[in-house]
Amino acid sequence: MDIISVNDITKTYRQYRRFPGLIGSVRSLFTREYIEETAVRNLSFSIKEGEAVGYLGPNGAGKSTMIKMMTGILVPTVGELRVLGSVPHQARKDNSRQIGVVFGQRSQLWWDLPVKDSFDLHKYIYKIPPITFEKNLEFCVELLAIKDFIQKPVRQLSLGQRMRVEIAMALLHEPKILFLDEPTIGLDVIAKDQIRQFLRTVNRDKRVTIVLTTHDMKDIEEICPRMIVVNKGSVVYDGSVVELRNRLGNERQVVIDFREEPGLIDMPGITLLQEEGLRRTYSFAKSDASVFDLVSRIAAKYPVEDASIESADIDSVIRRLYQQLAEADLKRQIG
Ligand SMILES: Nc1ncnc2c1ncn2[C@@H]1O[C@H](COP(=O)(O)OP(=O)(O)OP(=O)(O)O)[C@@H](O)[C@H]1O
Repeated sequence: MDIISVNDITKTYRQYRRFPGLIGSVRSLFTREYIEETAVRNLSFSIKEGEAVGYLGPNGAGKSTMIKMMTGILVPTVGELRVLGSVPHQARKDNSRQIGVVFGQRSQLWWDLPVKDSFDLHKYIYKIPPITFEKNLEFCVELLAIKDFIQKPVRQLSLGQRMRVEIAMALLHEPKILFLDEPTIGLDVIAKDQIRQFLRTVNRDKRVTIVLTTHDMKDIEEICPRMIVVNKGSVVYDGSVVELRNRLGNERQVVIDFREEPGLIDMPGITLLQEEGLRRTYSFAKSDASVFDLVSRIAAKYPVEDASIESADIDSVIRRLYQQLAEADLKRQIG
């Protein structure tokens, strides 16, 4: 069953045009000119109950705008959007009981209150039955290791601790869908891991549908079997990380340790990525040359000590996708 269905949605922001300078400010008051910006353009996709979907795209691609529409904060300009069978902005109150929202850059907690008081207020506002509340609280406190700071005021928490609390709070009322906008932004590796593991458990064991935006491909690899990539408000990829890697990841990296300084290596089809002492990392397209052929050609001409071959990591796959999109844009503008 589709729990979210987005059908040809467009969102245009309309702003007053501001003229520069002091005279411009006065002019802005009397001349009401609008500038329109389309953040989401004819977008369609659907998400089934129990899925975990990563929603990504370059800066300004319209991700936050889409999350805000799905959570009922913003109203689409055109198109049909349904979340749990209702139109989100019309059923905001009912929907809010069935969805959980975490914005990495904005807190939903009571800054001066101890964490536990924020949880209790949430219980009161959402009218969570005591047994449900206690059960969910125990689950989150245990798996997110919140116990040590549950009596501390929120403002004293580290970013990693605060994010764990934000996620716990978003789940206390047992939502069917959890929306997360950049949940791991600014966190260290351990905190990121903890959150990723927890979200995987919540999705797998509690069957909570997850939609998350991120710039960190590891989040996608570890939490979301499916990813939707948007660019300039439109879907440019919808599928699995594995499929995308197969589509774009025909690039390999070869790391070569030289016995002595090799100088400039002139070999068609390879690109120098990194230089670190006597170690060089090159990329090459798998289709252009066989790995062994390439390494043996280099070893025949240069003093090679050791060599290893790696698949392109998912970050470089995404970088290539974004590069292709930027190049296609440029061509469109020129043509
Ligand atoms: N309230 C607003 N008023 C006017 N324009 C806006 C508003 N919010 C967003 N935009 C514009 O809409 C476009 C999409 O913004 P949005 O924040 O949805 O992108 P994003 O994909 O979440 O970006 P990022 O990865 O940088 O967070 C941007 O060009 C942005 O400037």
